[in-house]
Amino acid sequence: MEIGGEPMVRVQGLAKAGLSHVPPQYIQPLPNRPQLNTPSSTSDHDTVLPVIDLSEFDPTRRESVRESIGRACREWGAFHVTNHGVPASLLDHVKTVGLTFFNHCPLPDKLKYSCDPNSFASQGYGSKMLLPDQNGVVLDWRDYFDHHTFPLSRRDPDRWPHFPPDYRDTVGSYADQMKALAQKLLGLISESLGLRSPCIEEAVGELHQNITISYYPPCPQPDLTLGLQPHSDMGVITLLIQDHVGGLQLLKNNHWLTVHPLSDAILVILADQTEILSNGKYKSAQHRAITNATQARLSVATFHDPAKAVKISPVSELVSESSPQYREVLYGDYVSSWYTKGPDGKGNINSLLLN
Ligand SMILES: O=C(O)CCC(=O)C(=O)O
Ligand SMILES: [Fe+2]
Repeated sequence: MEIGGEPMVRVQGLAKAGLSHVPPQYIQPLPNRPQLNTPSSTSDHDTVLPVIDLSEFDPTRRESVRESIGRACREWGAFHVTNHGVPASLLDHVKTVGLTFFNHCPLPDKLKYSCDPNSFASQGYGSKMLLPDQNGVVLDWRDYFDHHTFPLSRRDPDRWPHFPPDYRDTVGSYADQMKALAQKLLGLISESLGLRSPCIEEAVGELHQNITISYYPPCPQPDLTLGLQPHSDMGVITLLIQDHVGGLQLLKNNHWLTVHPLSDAILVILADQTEILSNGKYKSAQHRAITNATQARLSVATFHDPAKAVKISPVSELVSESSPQYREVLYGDYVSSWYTKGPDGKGNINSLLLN
């Protein structure tokens, strides 16, 4: 099948074909290849990603939670949260419906939901993040389904999988819960910067939420490939859950550390617009996904972004302490530029630095 002159390739199909070598477009240049057999430094005490117990936002604990969040944001740009108030059964359920779709929906049915390969960040089933005319980019060993979920005017569950039958309701409920959690976290993150609780959300305006379910099939040459290349997320805040397989890595002090799945926890990842708003006090976390030879892996990333027409610049209270470190950017321009250049580590956000 072809769309826009491009053969429709899904990585799951390549994996099922039982190749012993990955096609050349999936081979990373040497410096980007994961070093899979070096000992992980996660046993080192200083390098364990913080886990913050939100205890359903008990008001008597707010100050200590705020301090822990501030430290995690300064040192990592990412942290796990537990007791976040989202039922564990819903976290399990969204992973189950995602996995059922990828594993059991026949390919021709899946392809009916294909995202438009000629526009970026379009909703639906896809594999290639960048546009077809961007030749020479190395491809990710990943398939995904992207859902537009907020504002509600963007939500059209008819365009989401009809199989399994509870897919659409589950993703809808999950979207609602993730938005509420993101808003609470943005309040705490604002406070941790010494700002009023609504400050970041006021600067961002109405949250635009997208949910990407990523499916990484087993890969015959995991040492040569990446499931997802190094990047920081372009929006404000990402909430991520993953299954038990593992493969997400975070760059910390120039080392890639595996973020081991933590049952029932949600991973919070600061994204680029939060770095700008905080005037660089907090940095967006650079991350990537590696693959493995034996097991498929699933993750669910919920992105919260500004509208395309919103201008983002460091919040004024933080600029009075130190001069602005980033130039103002129209979020829509940031997104187009990101998709033109591709996931370039922290290159996209660093290009806005003033000094
Ligand atoms: O699969 C993962 O764990 C990472 C997904 C991710 O970083 C993304 O979709 O932006
Ligand atoms: Fe990401």
